[in-house]
Amino acid sequence: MASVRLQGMTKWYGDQPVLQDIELEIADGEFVVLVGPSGCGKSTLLRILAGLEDADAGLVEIGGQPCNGVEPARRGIAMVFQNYALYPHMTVAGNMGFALRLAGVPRAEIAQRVKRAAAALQIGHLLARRPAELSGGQRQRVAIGRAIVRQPEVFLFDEPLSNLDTALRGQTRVELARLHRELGATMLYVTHDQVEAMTLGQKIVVLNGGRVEQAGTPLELYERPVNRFVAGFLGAQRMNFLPGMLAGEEGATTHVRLPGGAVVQVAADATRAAPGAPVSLGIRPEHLRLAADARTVDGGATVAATVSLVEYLGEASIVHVQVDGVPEMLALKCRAGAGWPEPGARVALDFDPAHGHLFDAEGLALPRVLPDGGAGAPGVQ
Ligand SMILES: Nc1ncnc2c1ncn2[C@@H]1O[C@H](COP(=O)(O)OP(=O)(O)OP(=O)(O)O)[C@@H](O)[C@H]1O
Repeated sequence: MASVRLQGMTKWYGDQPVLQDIELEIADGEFVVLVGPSGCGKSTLLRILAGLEDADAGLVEIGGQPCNGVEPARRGIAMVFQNYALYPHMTVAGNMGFALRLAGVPRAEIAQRVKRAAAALQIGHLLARRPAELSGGQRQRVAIGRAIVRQPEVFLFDEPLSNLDTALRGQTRVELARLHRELGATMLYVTHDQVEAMTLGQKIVVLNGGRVEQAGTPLELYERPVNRFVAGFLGAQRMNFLPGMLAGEEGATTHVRLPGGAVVQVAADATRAAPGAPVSLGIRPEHLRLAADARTVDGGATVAATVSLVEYLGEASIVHVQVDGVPEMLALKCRAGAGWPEPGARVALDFDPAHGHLFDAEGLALPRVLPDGGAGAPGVQ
């Protein structure tokens, strides 16, 4: 297996910059997930690594060797796409071994490699079938098997599970994680699925407009997003943002005045911002609570809101509320059994100061002050 390094990688389509000065290091055997909004350049990055496109500037290294200009077949890379085109007239074994046959690998070795990959993917009993006789999930595993038998240095996955239904997706995701452990392979994986990103990635890279916004472990990105974009992008439910104004400090706690006049406390270090400066307060739906004492709603120091909509999800409900003086709706997640209010009800909102995120007017995060250092780092961010 091999490490991957991109240095200053830049790509233009006509006069449109698609990737700008990308710096990325993937360690040997690491599983890196690439996320970002549609059109931010994820597939282009994979295609450049695979040698299907050329970068306009920058260095691409695989296994410590520069590979700009090296043809795709000589890069030791296998790519698995969302639309896995299997040859319909060939069996599963034929499909999996096809590239090896073309490369002149002896028959006995092909059979052995196909058998081993099929066992790892639990499709050993399907080797004699044709693609039309397989389910979508099985076909996708054949496509992954076709990549495995080539024994690549690096696997590139471009939304490989997005055509599968939820159950199959979950199952195949678990299999991919297991496969990664077994093969110890270097993997770069593009997805739009938050659960895949958080569970598969040892490192997540967030791309936006062709630039890397942040790269780090799932926990680092969740606990310490460097800016509003990353904070709002990652997480099963989008982070809520409330406009506010810095209203003083007390030790490691910053006071923020919200529209409607309520002052809330956030465990953040706002020393680099001036008092009175505009900020946005970010709170994830899973950290926003209905205050226990709803009697203080009007006239109290709590954040008053009106319930607009309740979405029942089974194990929890998402309650959408409108905070007085804030046009955007906020979402909060209520566990089943906790009880949730009806649309139209007046409620008070509450959150633990340690779960608040503050962003300055430019959208940059103010350092969080977490008692245990959060994300494994001591003290302030
Ligand atoms: N061959 C091409 N010629 C011109 N522009 C292109 C070409 N391929 C991609 N683009 C543009 O480059 C940008 C990045 O595309 P890319 O496919 O890498 O995005 P992506 O992040 O993978 O998007 P998605 O999540 O929708 O798959 C887009 O604006 C796209 O329109």
